[in-house]
Amino acid sequence: MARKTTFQKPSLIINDTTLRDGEQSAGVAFTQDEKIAIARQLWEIGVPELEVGIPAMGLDECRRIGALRQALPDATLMVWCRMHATDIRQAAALGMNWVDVSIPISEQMMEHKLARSREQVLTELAEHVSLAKSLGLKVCIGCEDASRAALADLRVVADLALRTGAERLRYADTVGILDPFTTYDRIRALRQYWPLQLEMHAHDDLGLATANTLAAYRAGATHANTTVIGLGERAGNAPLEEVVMALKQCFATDLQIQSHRLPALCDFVSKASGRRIAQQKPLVGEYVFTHESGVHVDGLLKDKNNYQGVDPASLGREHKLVLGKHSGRNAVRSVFASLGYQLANEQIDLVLEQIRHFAERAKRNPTESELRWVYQHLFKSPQRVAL
Ligand SMILES: CC(=O)SCCNC(=O)CCNC(=O)[C@H](O)C(C)(C)COP(=O)(O)OP(=O)(O)OC[C@H]1O[C@@H](n2cnc3c(N)ncnc32)[C@H](O)[C@@H]1OP(=O)(O)O
Ligand SMILES: O=C(O)CCC(=O)C(=O)O
Repeated sequence: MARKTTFQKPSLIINDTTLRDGEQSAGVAFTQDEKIAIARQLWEIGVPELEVGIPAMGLDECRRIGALRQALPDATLMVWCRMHATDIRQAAALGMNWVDVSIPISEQMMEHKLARSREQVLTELAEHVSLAKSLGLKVCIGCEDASRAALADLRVVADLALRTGAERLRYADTVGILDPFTTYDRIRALRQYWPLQLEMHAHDDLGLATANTLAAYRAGATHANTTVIGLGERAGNAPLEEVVMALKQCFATDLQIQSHRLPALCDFVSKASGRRIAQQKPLVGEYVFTHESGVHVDGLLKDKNNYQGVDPASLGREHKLVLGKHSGRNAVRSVFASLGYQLANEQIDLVLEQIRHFAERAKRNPTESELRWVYQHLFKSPQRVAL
């Protein structure tokens, strides 16, 4: 059952960056076909914007981005660019709708990465935004390392953005240090002097990327970056599937994304990236709708709302009830009944004992055929054999 708050706000627009920041995960490299297939699925399930790559990576990557553009002529596509004229011209030549012109904005990165004065860098930024505008591109200024930057410095960039015609600011928690409370305060503060589109780019180093994305939305962000299964630099970005489902569940904000298709998309991206989905990964992990504990299974059997927060059906999934060390009698009765065996109470106790021993030894739940075997050997065989 969705827990609705009184919070009312226009919907958030997802800019999914699986094909840019997601692919920056160490060792991940999508082929052209994979890039197109991922983009197509994202587009088809209703993700409105995609950040699809980095033209500066060279001719091969530009060809992939160009092919993607041709495959999805109506999709809203963005690429990431440095403050380099060649990158921006390339973005326009590739038919992109948006360009993210990135400026490392913290003192740390100005001094120790770009090694140029702030004045110099801001002049360059203004030139490159103007260039992008003259080429017909929409511009998002990517404020890299915004979470370690002074608010006053972000304000200067916001003023520059208004002067030069940039439509959006991206607030990047590049090193993943924010918590939801600070995120809320920072985005709210930025909102006081930036009236246009504001995009949150969260990293998951502390496991807070989804929470920070929600906090940013609540504080006034209009856009958010996500990646499928949370791919991205280091611990990755805010997972698309989590942001979509959490917005629905926590704020009753429906992004009109076909959530029942998310598990298949996650599976596809997992295979293409070579990154396995953890069994307990929220929403798409193999075991997140599987129940073993007696009290929980009993509750679910009586009414699934007893133990259902997220409805698995919204993801095209269903609850699975299994038997194991923590099972109770009602679970044993029900699971065996579903196999066609009606057990008496004393039989249930015998079965439970066997299952507990099995789980301890095997470190897993018994399969259906193993349960049938238990039944046969406990109640149909002349000699009892332990599972
Ligand atoms: C936070 C982020 O995720 S930003 C996106 C980062 N993504 C990637 O790095 C993946 C793809 N990267 C690449 O293929 C390459 O790094 C390229 C093509 C971008 C650049 O390659 P190279 O020219 O060989 O430079 P290299 O990667 O060694 O160093 C980065 C250079 O870009 C500069 N740079 C970094 N950010 C910016 C920026 N926003 N605008 C302009 N220059 C920048 C650095 O200062 C450094 O310049 P320097 O060589 O004068 O010191
Ligand atoms: O420059 C930007 O757009 C932000 C880039 C990014 O991926 C980050 O800072 O984590």
